[in-house]
Amino acid sequence: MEARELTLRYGPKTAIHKVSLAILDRRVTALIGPSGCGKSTFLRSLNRMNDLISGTTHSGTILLDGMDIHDRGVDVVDLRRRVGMVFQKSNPFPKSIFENVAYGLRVGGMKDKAELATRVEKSLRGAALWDEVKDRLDESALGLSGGQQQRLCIARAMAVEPEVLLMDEPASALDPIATAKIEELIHELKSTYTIAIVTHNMQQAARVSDRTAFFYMGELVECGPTEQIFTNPREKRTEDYVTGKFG
Ligand SMILES: Nc1ncnc2c1ncn2[C@@H]1O[C@H](COP(=O)(O)OP(=O)(O)OP(=O)(O)O)[C@@H](O)[C@H]1O
Repeated sequence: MEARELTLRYGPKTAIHKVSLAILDRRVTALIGPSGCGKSTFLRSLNRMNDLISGTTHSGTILLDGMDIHDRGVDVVDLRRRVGMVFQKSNPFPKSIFENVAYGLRVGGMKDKAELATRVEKSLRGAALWDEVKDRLDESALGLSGGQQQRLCIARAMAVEPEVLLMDEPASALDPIATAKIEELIHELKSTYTIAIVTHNMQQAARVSDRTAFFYMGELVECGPTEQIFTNPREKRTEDYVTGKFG
């Protein structure tokens, strides 16, 4: 995916300004920067979640496999299937574990029970949750721990086989053990998916990502290989941020 000169406004307020950033295929790109700098806005633009907020306008282009995602012919439901999202707070549906993962498949028209079961198992395995839930698939998802619920949401996002996964601070509400599991999972998922992750936690960005993009006051200051951004950034503002001089 690639954003070119993307500007997004909420009413009169510019949240991001002329951001050009490529989210490379089968890599993890971390979006970092102080609160309010536009990380989530940028992330949500990639599958047009900002369309749901009234008064939002944009200029610039976002390409997915060369297609402009704002083209008239683009079906937003299909776009969101191709570009899935996991939020900060896990948001399982008040349904069984199985039905949470099967949901998108059913909406997409899949009816065959065996096929559904296979895809649910594959997604739960992919999200490193299968062993913990395989004997309780019919129980409510709301009975899972916070970390399990977040992995369930990742399984639900994966079930429809997206190409890109957007994660908005997916571990910020979790304890260190559950966070480590999510980070391990991200590491495994990147062989199959293109991932963009917003995180406030710089150690986490350094651990999980291949590339890091530093945002500041709505602008992309710089983006590069994670190691370079953390050890040898080009811009003074990046250095000040990653060394903790401001937050
Ligand atoms: N729905 C909205 N309506 C109006 N302004 C908004 C809305 N969402 C975000 N903003 C504003 O846009 C700017 C960018 O916000 P955004 O949430 O993208 O930043 P962020 O870097 O993700 O922040 P945080 O790290 O605190 O989540 C901020 O000034 C914010 O107040």
